Amino acid sequence: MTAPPSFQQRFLSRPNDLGVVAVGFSGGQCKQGVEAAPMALIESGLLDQLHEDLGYDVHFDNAVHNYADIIPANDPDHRGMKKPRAVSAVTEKLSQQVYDHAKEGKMVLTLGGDHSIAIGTISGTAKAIRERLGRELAVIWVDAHADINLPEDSPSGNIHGMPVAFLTALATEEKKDIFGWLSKEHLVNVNKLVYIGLRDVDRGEKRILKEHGIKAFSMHDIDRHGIGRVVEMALAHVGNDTPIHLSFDVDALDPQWAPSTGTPVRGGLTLREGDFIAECVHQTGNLIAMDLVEVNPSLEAMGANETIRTGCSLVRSALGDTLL
Ligand SMILES: NC(=[NH2+])NCCC[C@H](N)C(=O)O
Ligand SMILES: [Mn+2]
Ligand SMILES: [Mn+2]
Repeated sequence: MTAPPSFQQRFLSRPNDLGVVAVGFSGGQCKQGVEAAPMALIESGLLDQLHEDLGYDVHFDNAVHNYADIIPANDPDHRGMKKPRAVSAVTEKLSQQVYDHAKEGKMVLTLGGDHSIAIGTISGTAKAIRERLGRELAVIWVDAHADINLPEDSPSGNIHGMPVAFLTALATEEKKDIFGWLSKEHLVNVNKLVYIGLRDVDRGEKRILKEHGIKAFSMHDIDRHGIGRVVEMALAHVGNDTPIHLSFDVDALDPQWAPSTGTPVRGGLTLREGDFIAECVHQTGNLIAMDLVEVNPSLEAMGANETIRTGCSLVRSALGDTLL
């Protein structure tokens, strides 16, 4: 009997090489502080642990990017979106950075930043995977929120509530400097998207999820079936032979475990449930990229260390750490 194809043989030519991009960007929402997360995570030892405990060769440019040089001074609202040109410019640049790592067959870890940056990360991996393997990317989006608002339906105008809409082309925009740079190779199929942890979904988002039959597991589903069964169903939806981008919003966890985040929602995942999701995604052998976003150390200062620890734990779990 032949062994199943390894991780390596499947999607990554350099599975031990980890490209890390640190994105100090907060323009997808209105609260300062989320730009400090990458440094806080790194200072707490995350990259050393990935190297020393998990054996990755970490490729990091030793910079937290703030993209100050490409953020336009004049950036009026457009279709209700706040700071559209800033988010567009940053994510366009980030898309290229992530693509550059992924096209070489490395795993990519992006430390945010707010969740708008997923427009950059996911478009970058989607493009690299299409070019290298001729395949579609699957996205597992772990979050209290669906982040799939159309600009016109958004209650806040904050683009961190819209990234999935742009990545699936449910929202489109002609203007090159407002996400018009997104092209076909950057996009994700709604059938290859699955949510876990939802509990604060806007009215327009509920309509979109229903209309497009998007697979979503809410906290209700987790209460009903347990996290084990939910992850099993989520992975079954994605399929066993598809590269996975895991986009993890720390607010998926209950504020008890991750209080320092911009839009906390009670009734969330426990730390173990969050780690369990990440561990199971790792075990598929199909993970090719992960985002960790929305850690904001300046909010709930008392809980900042706890939130950073939680973030580190989620990343380690997704990258192969085990309890035994
Ligand atoms: N990535 C996040 N934390 N998103 C929160 C989004 C909240 C709300 N649905 C909005 O669109 O404004
Ligand atoms: Mn969220
Ligand atoms: Mn989010």
